[in-house]
Amino acid sequence: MITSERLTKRYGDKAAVSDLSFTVAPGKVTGFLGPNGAGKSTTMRMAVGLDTPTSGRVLVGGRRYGELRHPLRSVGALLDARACHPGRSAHRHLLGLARSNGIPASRVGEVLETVGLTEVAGKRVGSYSLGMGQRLGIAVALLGDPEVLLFDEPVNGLDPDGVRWVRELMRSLAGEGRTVLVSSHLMSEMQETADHLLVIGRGRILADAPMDEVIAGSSLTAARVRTPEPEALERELLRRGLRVDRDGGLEPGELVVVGATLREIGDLAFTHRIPVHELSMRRASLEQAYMELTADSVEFGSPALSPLLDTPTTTPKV
Ligand SMILES: Nc1ncnc2c1ncn2[C@@H]1O[C@H](COP(=O)(O)OP(=O)(O)OP(=O)(O)O)[C@@H](O)[C@H]1O
Repeated sequence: MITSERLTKRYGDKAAVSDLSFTVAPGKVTGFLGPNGAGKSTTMRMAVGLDTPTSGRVLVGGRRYGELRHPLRSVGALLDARACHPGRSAHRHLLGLARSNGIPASRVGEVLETVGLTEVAGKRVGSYSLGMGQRLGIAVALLGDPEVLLFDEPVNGLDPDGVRWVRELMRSLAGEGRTVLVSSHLMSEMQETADHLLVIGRGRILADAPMDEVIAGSSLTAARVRTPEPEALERELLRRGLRVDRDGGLEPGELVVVGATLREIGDLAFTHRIPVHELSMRRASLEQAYMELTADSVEFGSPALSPLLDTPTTTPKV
């Protein structure tokens, strides 16, 4: 379990993290999302003692990182995959960490096997590709067989096979009852991986809820109903305080209802003897829900593309 209590970090007059309180529960993958500069890495760095909070605290398994006798055996973290001497081999790097943390040397071979680096374990880390470096960073996190794992953008630089491997690894670590906190900007990947989401923007919490709840909260998640009596159904839905949409490309007799489950709509129609010919849910994607949530918190927004980019000025050569 990770517990953050009113965690705050200021750099000069800039608040990187402001009064963050949350709990990351074991047995689940918790996705840590937020725009660039939102404070995700700073929060993770404070959890593993690489940064000191200005105020508040963050506990791992009920303790501050500095109080842990063998930190790697309690919490493993992939924060910066390049934080490793380039002239050293992966095997030597892991062995050094194992020795200084009271971890048996036999564990080095195990984690190298888990991350698929056994064959290149004797090579200089400086010669590793981006993806191999990520795998080594994950091996370091797993080395102490810890209960709590933090991964800052673990799929960075991985090929599709590697991305799928990371997804399965996160899910199996959570399945073993561990606490897994993982940050990523890849929303479609996160939608496949995480059970719970912690979304922050400008150092503050925007959402702390199960994945399904975050998606259900999007205005783009809505039920579609087809009925021969749309007026009657609309009247009853509005009476319940639900949002009903009847325009915008809908066919006659079609309604879109926001904020209600299919069961509520079906039961309501049944109670009022309104026939329903079709009832289905249109779920927003995590990306759509995320964009709505963070719309006011994006610090480094992307400008609209210049018209030059979509109007070719030269004829492409064939
Ligand atoms: N050492 C530092 N000195 C000064 N400012 C810092 C430092 N580290 C982080 N910041 C600032 O704190 C804010 C939060 O940064 P952080 O790296 O935690 O965000 P993030 O959510 O991890 O972003 P990204 O998705 O881009 O990795 C940013 O405005 C950043 O510039």
